[in-house]
Parts: sequence; structure tokens; C-alpha cells
Amino acid sequence: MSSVRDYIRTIADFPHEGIMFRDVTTLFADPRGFRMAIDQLLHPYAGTRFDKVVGLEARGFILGGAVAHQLSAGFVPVRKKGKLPGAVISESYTLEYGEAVVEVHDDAVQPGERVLIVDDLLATGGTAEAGIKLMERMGAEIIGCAFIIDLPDLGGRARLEKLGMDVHALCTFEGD
Ligand SMILES: O=P(O)(O)OC[C@H]1O[C@H](OP(=O)(O)OP(=O)(O)O)[C@H](O)[C@@H]1O
Ligand SMILES: Nc1ncnc2[nH]cnc12
Repeated sequence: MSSVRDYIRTIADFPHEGIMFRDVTTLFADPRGFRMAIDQLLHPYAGTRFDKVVGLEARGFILGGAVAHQLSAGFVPVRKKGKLPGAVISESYTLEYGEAVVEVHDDAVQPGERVLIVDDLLATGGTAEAGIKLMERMGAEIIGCAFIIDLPDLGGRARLEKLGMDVHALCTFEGD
């Protein structure tokens, strides 16, 4: 297998009929695939300084931790509602298949800190936009948003670019 995309498995009709689920566990489980994914996520940011990497639950945590380590940055989890023990700020959003609320500790990022937002997949962009709004409310400077997969048919990249975001994705799946 020569590209990150080759390691991603597609499972039809999960979690609902009609959804083509792009499963990154097969990418994460392969030593060469996982290393390739982390290296390629970092590629555009060589020489760029970050204070924090912000990972979006749950698959964004796996990537975000490895990326933060490589960047010598801190890691900040954006979690689904009710999981964080301290004082939080919240944002609600809609998904390709559902609705949710995400939260971040209100002291996790300081005004002016330079952050990279990381997740496995960009679909409608609702999850990422919620993360962006949380970071903007905290006064962070969002340097970029990095994903393994972009599903262009669902419009997430356009949505984030309209918000002024720099979007980096390693591969796309479209038309099915
Ligand atoms: O661009 P969007 O339409 O918002 O969709 C993308 C989000 O959906 C998936 O997470 P999910 O909400 O399934 O949660 P999980 O990672 O906890 O399984 C994926 O990991 C992204 O976070
Ligand atoms: N098609 C999809 N595959 C995997 N995760 C997703 N999150 C939203 N849409 C998804």
C-alpha cells in the first residue's frame, strides 16, 4: 500500500443505512500507515510554531496526541458534552448523522495562543466549526485545521474556508 488512503476501510450502512463509513482504525493499526498519516498531517506546518493542538473527540484524540508530541505543543481535548470535569464552554452542532454538543475546559487555551485543530474526517464541517467557535471564543489564533479525510460532497472544506480557515486534508472520498 503506497498512500494513506489505501489503508482506510469503507463499511457501508454504518451507523445508519446510506452512510459509507470511512474507517480509520485500519490506518491507525498499521505501523507504516499511522506513521505516514502523522508525517503527512505535519508536512505543511514544518517550521511553524504552535502552542496547542486541539483534538476533536474521539478519533481526533489519537491523531492530536501524536501531532502535539511531534510539534512539542500541548494537547487540548474538545469533548462530547458531560465528559470534562472542570468549568467548560459549549457549542452545539449537527452531524452527517445526528446532533451533538462539544465542550472544552475554559482555561485550556489562553488568548493569543496559536492552535492547530485536528480530526480524522471532515464531512459537513459541523464538528470542526464547533471546535473553531470554541477556540475563537477563547481568543486563540487558529493557524490551521488538519484532517486525514475530506468528504467534499458534504461541503465541510468550503464551510471552513468561508470562515477563513486554512484546511489541510490528506485524501478525499467522493461520489459514493
Ligand atoms: O464534519 P462533520 O459532519 O461534523 O463530521 C465529522 C465528524 O464525525 C466523526 O465523528 P463522530 O461524531 O462520529 O464521533 P466519534 O469520533 O466520537 O466517533 C468524525 O470523526 C468527525 O469528528
Ligand atoms: N462517512 C463517514 N465516515 C466516518 N466518519 C464520519 N463522520 C461523519 N461522516 C462520516
